[in-house]
Order: sequence, then structure tokens, then C-alpha cells
Amino acid sequence: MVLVTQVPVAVAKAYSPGHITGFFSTPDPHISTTDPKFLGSMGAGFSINKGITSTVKVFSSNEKNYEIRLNGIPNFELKVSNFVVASYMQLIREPVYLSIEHESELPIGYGLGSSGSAALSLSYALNEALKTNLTKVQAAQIAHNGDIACRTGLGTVISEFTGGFELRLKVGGPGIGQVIKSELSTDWCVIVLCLEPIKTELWLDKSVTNENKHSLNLLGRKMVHDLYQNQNVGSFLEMSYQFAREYHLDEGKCQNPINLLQAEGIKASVALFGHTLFTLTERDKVRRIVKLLEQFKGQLLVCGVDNLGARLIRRND
Ligand SMILES: Nc1ncnc2c1ncn2[C@@H]1O[C@H](COP(=O)(O)OP(=O)(O)O)[C@@H](O)[C@H]1O
Ligand SMILES: CC(C)(COP(=O)(O)O)[C@@H](O)C(=O)O
Repeated sequence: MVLVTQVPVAVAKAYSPGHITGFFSTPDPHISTTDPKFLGSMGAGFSINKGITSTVKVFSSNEKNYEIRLNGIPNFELKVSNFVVASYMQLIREPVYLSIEHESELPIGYGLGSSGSAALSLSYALNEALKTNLTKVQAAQIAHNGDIACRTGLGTVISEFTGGFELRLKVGGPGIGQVIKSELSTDWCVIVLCLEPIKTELWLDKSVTNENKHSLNLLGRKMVHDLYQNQNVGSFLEMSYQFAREYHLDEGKCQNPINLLQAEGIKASVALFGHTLFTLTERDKVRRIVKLLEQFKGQLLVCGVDNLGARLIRRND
């Protein structure tokens, strides 16, 4: 039997933005390693100001145990969160019962980085609530390791850790990967139309042949190089669309809405990995774009760019 006190001995809360990848590349590592800190992807994308808030309540208990709810509902398949909790349980000696709540503004599986966002916000909140005293980078590395181990993301955690419009120049998790961050002004708005989810895990492993993987990696790497020379949102959107076409994501559910926007001179692409259209646009064009997209069945999100990256929002007091 688990004995748990009624009043939490500690509470902490953290937030991580969601994230959209426009293109990426997974070149073979220079050294052969299985250490997830050195694995990940190069690429480009941006963090959005919709994300996941994780709250951790710690109770005294006679054994180590936990429960996780997602938007109030228990028993979701939350493997990345389980990985993060297991990592912290190994770091502490005393038995505790953890009550964990993820509040998600992100639909799951649509290429908005929900897995990374859950892992990162949870890792920050656990580090604070359990007083494990890891640095921000170390806590973010645990989240990155979880995303890599579960095959739910590669470069998502380091991007959400950094925030802004990011160019990932060198593969690796937080503290290892090299990222150039540009802050975008609040005049930039993000419009997202979520049409159908894609399991990142399946697409990373099975959607492309080895030969295709090689050419996608070359293309992704070339795009990183080209965007580095000419860092602007328009080029990013164009490259992202070209990249999505290589995955044939332009032919699925996103085909009609993208064609419609392009016919109106509006650049748009597909968020990796989801049947999810996205665009970045100046504020004065938002109403027009929303009007055009409203006719399609799906979840329409209008938000901004998060320039701050993941953060603790309630200290352990
Ligand atoms: N809020 C969440 N809390 C815990 N785990 C989550 C959460 N959101 C997603 N996950 C995990 O990540 C998986 C989806 O990841 P993925 O296919 O990469 O989608 P996304 O593109 O939204 O990141 C889910 O099956 C689940 O295991
Ligand atoms: C594209 C992806 C491999 C997955 O992203 P998501 O489905 O949003 O978790 C990302 O982690 C990246 O490396 O850029």
C-alpha cells in the first residue's frame, strides 16, 4: 500500500513553448556514439507562444511512485514524461509520490513539438520541486535524452530550450548543439492549421528509404548553409516548403489550403511532422489568411513567436 501525505511538501511549475521545424538534417555523427547528448538534428524552425505547462506536486510517501495527467485526464500514453520522471527518481534517495499535471495548449502529434515541450517543462519543474540542483542545461539534457530515446524528436528540445527563430548549425542536445537564435518582433504572427497527426517515431524510421534519407540529409544541410548566408523568414518558408515536398507532405491534406494561400501570394509550408500547414506573417495580413483557411476542417491556431524559451514559472516555496 502506498502511504501519501495530504499536503504537498513542494510544488513547482514550468512552461515550454511548442516548436515548428521547417527542415532538418541528421548527418552521421563524426564520432560513433550512442550518448543522446551528441545526437539530434541540424535544421531551422521557430518556437511558438503556445506550449505546455507542467506542475509537479511532491508528497511524502513510503515508496517512489507517481501519476501524470494531461489536461486533467490520467492514463495517456506519455512515454517521454515517463522517461523524464524515471531519470529524476534515480537522482533522489527518499521515497516520494509525485502528482504531475501537463496543461497543453498544443494538439499532440501535429508537428508542434508537444513531446519536447512536455519533457522540457516537466524536467524544469521536477528539478525545482525535488531540489536536485541541476543546471538549466543539465535539466534540458534530460528532456532531450527522453525525446531521442522515444524517437519523438531530435532537435525539438534544444530549440524550445533556446526560443525564437533558430538555425541549428551543429547536432546535439542543449549545451552541445550549436544554435543561432534570432528574436522576431511581435509584429510576426504564426498561423497554423492542424489537419491530421503524424507519429514522428514512424516517420523518422519508416517513411523514407536509406537512399532518400541520404538525399534529404544533404538537402537539409544545404538549406541550413543557405539560410545562414541569408537569414530571413521568407527564405525559410520557401526552403521549408521545398523540404516538405521531398516528403510528399504537400500532396496530402495540406495540398488544397497551401495551394489557396500560394495563389494569393502567401508563402506557407508544412510543420514536420504533421499534416499541419503553417505560415509566419505580418500582423496586418492575419485576418485575410484566417478567412481563407476557415473553410477547411481542422484546428486553426493563431499565435506568436516565443523568444524566451522554456522557463520555470513557479518556484518551490
Ligand atoms: N503533453 C504531453 N505530455 C506527455 N507526453 C506527451 C505530450 N505530448 C506528446 N507526448 C508524447 O509524444 C508523443 C507524440 O510525439 P510526436 O509524434 O513527436 O508529436 P509532436 O509532433 O506533437 O511532438 C505522444 O504519443 C506522447 O507519447
Ligand atoms: C522534425 C523533428 C524530427 C520532429 O519534430 P516534432 O514532430 O515536432 O516532434 C524535430 O525534432 C527536428 O529534429 O527538427
